[in-house]
Amino acid sequence: MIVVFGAGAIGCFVGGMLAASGTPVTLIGRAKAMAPLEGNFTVCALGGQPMAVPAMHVTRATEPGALAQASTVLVCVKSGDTKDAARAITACAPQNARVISLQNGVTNATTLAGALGAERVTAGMFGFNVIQSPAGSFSQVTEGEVVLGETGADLVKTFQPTEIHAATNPNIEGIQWTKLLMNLNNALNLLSGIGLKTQLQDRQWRRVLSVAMSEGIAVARADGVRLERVGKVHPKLLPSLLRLPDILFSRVANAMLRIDPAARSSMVADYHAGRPSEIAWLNGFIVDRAAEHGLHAPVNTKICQLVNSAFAAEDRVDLNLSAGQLLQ
Ligand SMILES: NC(=O)C1=CN([C@@H]2O[C@H](COP(=O)(O)OP(=O)(O)OC[C@H]3O[C@@H](n4cnc5c(N)ncnc54)[C@H](OP(=O)(O)O)[C@@H]3O)[C@@H](O)[C@H]2O)C=CC1
Ligand SMILES: CC(C)(CO)C(=O)C(=O)O
Repeated sequence: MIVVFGAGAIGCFVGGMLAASGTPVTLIGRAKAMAPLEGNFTVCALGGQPMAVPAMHVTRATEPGALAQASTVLVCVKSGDTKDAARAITACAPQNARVISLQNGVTNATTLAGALGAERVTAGMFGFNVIQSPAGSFSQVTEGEVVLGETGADLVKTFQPTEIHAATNPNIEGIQWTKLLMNLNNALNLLSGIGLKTQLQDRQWRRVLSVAMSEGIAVARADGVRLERVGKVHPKLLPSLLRLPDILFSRVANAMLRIDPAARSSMVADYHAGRPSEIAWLNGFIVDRAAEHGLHAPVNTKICQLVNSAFAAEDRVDLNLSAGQLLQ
């Protein structure tokens, strides 16, 4: 049995896609997350039609005890909840259950491995944005695939009948770091207050992202990470690509701009749902690693300050910063 730990945007999309293709899944989540899943919830691939998820293939649970039936656990909680997930898996899952992290950031699989044993844990990269409607529909709104470390080959096979394109890569560390570079934009998307597509079409916002990514690439180099391509462009070329004038960018990067206008980063969803942010695992991670290497990461530092004060404010009102404020 595949058990999804964390029935949120990613967990329900992945679990729903598997169930829609006939693979039974258990979704473990908070009681409030279960209500929209009570009837037939739907999943929808990019540009596709919504598919109803057959109730007979989905077991819903709010207690970690449901991990007892797991042969594979897909960890789909935010980074701040990874240690709790590891404790629940240790307490409730069979010792031979395999554990796959589909989370952003580059440290979650290591945290899980520290608690559960490296041989049980596979690192993964979930490459596209999913938005969740209050009524229980989970839609893919950007392009991308799922990439797993080599020990995830069985799960790749399980994904084959679904609309999720999945593959393994021996350099999963390099893949996760490249995704981390892309996720430096999660905060910028929140600060801009605009959609991901509009933001990527704006050269000023791309300039900020370009600088944030260059700081991240310097850290990756200092950490000895071999960055791996995710999508069409090698990560080392991304900062220059992002700085291109709008017309050139829209021609060269048209695949990157295949984005539903509704797409917003997961940090935007966290902000509006009153959840904590993952900033410490994204831009904050780059700032910390840069300091350890004696490097500077001023743009990521500023992004962290702005995001932390936004999340600390009593009212989570729409933010509407200009890109210029970030580059001052
Ligand atoms: N959303 C997206 O488009 C993408 C997200 N990602 C990454 O995937 C990961 C998951 O993101 P996402 O799906 O957006 O997150 P969500 O916040 O939508 O879902 C996580 C769910 O897990 C629940 N949860 C946390 N701890 C427990 C627990 N101990 N028991 C039961 N339920 C628990 C949370 O509840 P509560 O909030 O109440 O704690 C929440 O409902 C993150 O690392 C994210 O960065 C990667 C690519 C795209
Ligand atoms: C938007 C996307 C797919 C890439 O930055 C993402 O990972 C997120 O929303 O967390």
